[in-house]
Amino acid sequence: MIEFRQVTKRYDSDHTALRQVNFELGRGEMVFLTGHSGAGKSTLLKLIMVMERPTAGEVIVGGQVLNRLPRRQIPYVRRHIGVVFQNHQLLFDRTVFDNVAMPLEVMGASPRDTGRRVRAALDKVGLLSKEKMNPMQLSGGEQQRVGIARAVVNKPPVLLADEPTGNLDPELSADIMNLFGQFSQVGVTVLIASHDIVLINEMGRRTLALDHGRLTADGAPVAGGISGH
Ligand SMILES: Nc1ncnc2c1ncn2[C@@H]1O[C@H](COP(=O)(O)OP(=O)(O)OP(=O)(O)O)[C@@H](O)[C@H]1O
Repeated sequence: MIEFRQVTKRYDSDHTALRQVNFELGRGEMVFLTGHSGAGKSTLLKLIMVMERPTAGEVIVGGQVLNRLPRRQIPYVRRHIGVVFQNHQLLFDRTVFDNVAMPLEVMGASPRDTGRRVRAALDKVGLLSKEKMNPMQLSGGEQQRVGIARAVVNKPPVLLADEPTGNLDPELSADIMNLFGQFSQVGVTVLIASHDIVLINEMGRRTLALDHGRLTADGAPVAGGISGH
């Protein structure tokens, strides 16, 4: 579903964010992406979202080589990618329902379709009873779940998350991870960038580790590091 072939991203002569990165993620896989601050995690996610283009190599999502994608087609690719951020970027002047409906609004979905899909997404994250509330009235963990409902409302085959549990305590973080696990079980490819080594070890999933832009490990976490294939 996602493939990087010898991908290098250089912002300028002093900043090479990724160096010859290779990996492939299958349909329904849930994978972590880890590494020190500045290792290149956000850059890797931005290449998948076509917010940045590689300097060399190929980024392939859903069989499509993104390097050659004309600019006008970028919105269509983005519709297939749900994104969850640490600070969830909710609008506090809209209800929970309206926040989750935003991607559908952009796509021009009918009100009936929107209602059905927003409620299905809120149901999945356990917030159906709070659709009329303002996100400000919700806890941090609930706000993050609204962000996840918004990311999955149009059923994207790929879900990306950048430090999705950065502000949450361990218990809530585990809840959010279990939610991601449920999406992967129904075929969504989930890639989660995180610093949280304790949580990553607990999950025991495949983990890609970046170090100064190089992919230094790819495998399940083991004591003291991440194993190879
Ligand atoms: N727009 C940009 N212009 C120039 N350099 C950049 C740009 N964005 C990122 N970089 C550089 O690329 C490298 C990787 O940054 P990136 O944000 O991908 O790392 P990260 O692993 O996500 O870090 P963090 O965990 O702190 O968010 C860093 O050296 C950073 O300074």
